Amino acid sequence: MTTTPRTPRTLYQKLVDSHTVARLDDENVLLFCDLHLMNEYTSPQAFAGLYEQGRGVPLPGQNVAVVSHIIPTHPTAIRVIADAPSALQASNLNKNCEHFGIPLFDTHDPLQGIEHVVAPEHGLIRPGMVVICGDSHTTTYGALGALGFGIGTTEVEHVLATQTLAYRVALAMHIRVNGQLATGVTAKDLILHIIGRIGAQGARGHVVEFSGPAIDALSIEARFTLCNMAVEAGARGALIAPDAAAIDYVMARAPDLAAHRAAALTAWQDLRSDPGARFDTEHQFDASGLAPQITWGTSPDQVAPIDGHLPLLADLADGPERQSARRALAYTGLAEGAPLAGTPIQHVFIGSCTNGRIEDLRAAAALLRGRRVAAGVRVMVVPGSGAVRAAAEAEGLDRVFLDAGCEWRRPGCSMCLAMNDDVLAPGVRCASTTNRNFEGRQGRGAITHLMSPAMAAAAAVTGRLTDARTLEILA
Ligand SMILES: CC(C)[C@H](C(=O)O)[C@@H](O)C(=O)O
Ligand code: SF4
Repeated sequence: MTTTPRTPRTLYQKLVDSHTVARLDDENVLLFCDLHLMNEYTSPQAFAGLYEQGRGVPLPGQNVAVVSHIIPTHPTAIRVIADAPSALQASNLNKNCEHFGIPLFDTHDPLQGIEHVVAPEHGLIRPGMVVICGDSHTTTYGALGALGFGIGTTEVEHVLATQTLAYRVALAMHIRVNGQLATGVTAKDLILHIIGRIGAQGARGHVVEFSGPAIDALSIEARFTLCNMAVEAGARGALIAPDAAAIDYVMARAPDLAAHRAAALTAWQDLRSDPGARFDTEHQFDASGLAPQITWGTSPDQVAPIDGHLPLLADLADGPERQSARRALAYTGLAEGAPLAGTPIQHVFIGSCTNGRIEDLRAAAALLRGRRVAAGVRVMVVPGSGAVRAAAEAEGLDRVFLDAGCEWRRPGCSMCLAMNDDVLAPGVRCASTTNRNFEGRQGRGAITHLMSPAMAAAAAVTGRLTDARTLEILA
């Protein structure tokens, strides 16, 4: 008997195929969603739609909600949401989840945090899943070989009612990263560099698969950082084929899988692009020699190495690129051609779904241990979740931060987008481990420089943008 060889498929194609309930037309499929995550911010209208039409939620256990964005992060144990509209959003989420039987990490839950930090740490994200959420950073889950992406509010309603989504299939991009990152250079630096090179729209319309020796060497938490920020290059998803490290990460957090270990391992083995699979777009990068990266402008692709300079306007293509650089320089108050290192900062924010995990806090603490925050600088450390906060305290990292003069706060999105009361004043310059440096994102008129946790900690102790590799780790 002869069998016809199958056309080689990308990992992305396999994930789409295995979740396609029906083909709608040439470009769109009806996609089954294994897990739908929700927050207080993008779910209210969707629930309102369900009530209006008298619809139910058929698979409530395949939905999970987390209060993420509006929650205060004051160090006090009792978390009262003073802002009335925000308090209403949180209480509505509670009511809606109770009504439809959807599990919720509520305001007072010790495990509450940022949705993208909470979901994987409880084993909810597994290789081969489709995970969606009314939030753009859902691309994070590609780190475990799950297809994650953000959806709009009307789609949230559709998913609640049917656990499916009308989905336009994306193009496939392959980004191979050769070489190895040097000591002190992280996944954050790599993804900032990639975004700087391909542009904030460089992966538009594509789901990106990362591979290569530099990717294989990344920890799972570093892979979360990488996939999380792929959306800042416009990607509709990011994927890394799950390896032994990814499988160990999931197995350690999903005790229910132990009984199905053999079956899971067999199924997950196929979660890789077949040899010869065709990608629509290919890029190659070399990780060796990369320096820590910092953004200088108001878009994540306006980035330079810490030992580099801001661009000269005359060197940029005449047109939108030069115009947006000119506007960014006016907003950030920096001069074209100036060195990045040495720029004074007044605030440091360590947290977010990009860099608010335990490894991030360890990296920041390593530099802050035995040092003091520079005079006049305010440093907020906001763990990504209650579990991260507890783990950090168990290791004594809270003492390191407090002894250095940082604030050790409760979990939430916080100053990543300043939707709670963690807001910067106009003109304040912030070294931030977050993912978006848009105008006004951390407060009207405030200036954001994106960087890794180690780089943010170095800025905290020197009061300036500083190459973290020049500071010794004190015992
Ligand atoms: C509030 C939410 C819709 C938004 C997102 O989709 O990303 C937020 O999380 C952000 O990071 O800007
Ligand atoms: S931490 Fe920032 S990027 Fe992540 S979900 Fe919250 S606001 Fe969005």
